[in-house]
Amino acid sequence: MPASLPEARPAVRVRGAGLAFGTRTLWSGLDLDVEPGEFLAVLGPNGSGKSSLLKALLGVQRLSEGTVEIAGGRPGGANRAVGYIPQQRAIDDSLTLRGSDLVGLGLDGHRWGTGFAGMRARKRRVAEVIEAVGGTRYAKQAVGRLSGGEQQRLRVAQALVGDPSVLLCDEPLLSLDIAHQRAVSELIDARRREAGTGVLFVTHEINPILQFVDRVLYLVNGQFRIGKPDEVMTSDTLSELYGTRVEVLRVGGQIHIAGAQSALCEDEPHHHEQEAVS
Ligand SMILES: Nc1ncnc2c1ncn2[C@@H]1O[C@H](COP(=O)(O)OP(=O)(O)OP(=O)(O)O)[C@@H](O)[C@H]1O
Repeated sequence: MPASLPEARPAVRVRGAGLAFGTRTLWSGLDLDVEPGEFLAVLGPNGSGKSSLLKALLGVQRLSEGTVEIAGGRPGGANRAVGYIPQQRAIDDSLTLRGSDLVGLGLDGHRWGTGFAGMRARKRRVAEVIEAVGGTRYAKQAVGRLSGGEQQRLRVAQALVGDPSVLLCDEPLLSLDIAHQRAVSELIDARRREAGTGVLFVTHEINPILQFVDRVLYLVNGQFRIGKPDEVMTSDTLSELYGTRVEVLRVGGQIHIAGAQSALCEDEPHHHEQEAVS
């Protein structure tokens, strides 16, 4: 974490939070502070409620119990202090929107003012952040024609352009090759180091970001553990969470988990027919 933090308030504060759909509880009793500049990995099997946690922080998913605070306020609304990288969906290749326009969509209109000066300032900011993600070469091209990795860099730029104090990332490395995985995670790491942005990073795979992670929130079957990777990613802790013997192996600086998949009846389909109860 950076030595001098821009503010003392946590980037994210979660108190007694729970989320249930019908009789199924995804998680409950969740207390969590993410500090400015902290990098928190949110891990867990399919359907454990990782994306739903981000949605609760965005204010698009109502909690069943408890409260969340993000960037010093309530979630939702036009809170531009929050950057969001949604789960990657392929952009239709007929989309003719230019990369720079996609990034510009992340800007808060009134903060930059109207008129020519405002427009110039917006353009400068967009160009600056595109440069920071290494996207200048293709920013004028139609987004639909860009590669998955190029599109993902622009999505990161879109999330950063509003200068967020919290960054919510939902599987941002999905379907990227190793070089792009590294590039995108380094961009996110640089942001939190340079600007003190708190990062919540949902992922299935900790290894590509292991070197950046301060703490882990691991969700399984309504249970969770929070702690440093060395505390949470152990055979004993994960066996307890999964309710069966799971072996965590450390090989060449990477973490491999054996047995976790077979411990879960993961053939259940994901249902969306019920709304949150509150
Ligand atoms: N609005 C809703 N109504 C009912 N069930 C829902 C709703 N939203 C999510 N769910 C269910 O809650 C569970 C958790 O979903 P969520 O997307 O948060 O999981 P996840 O951990 O991000 O999973 P994955 O790793 O597969 O992306 C899933 O079983 C999903 O079907």
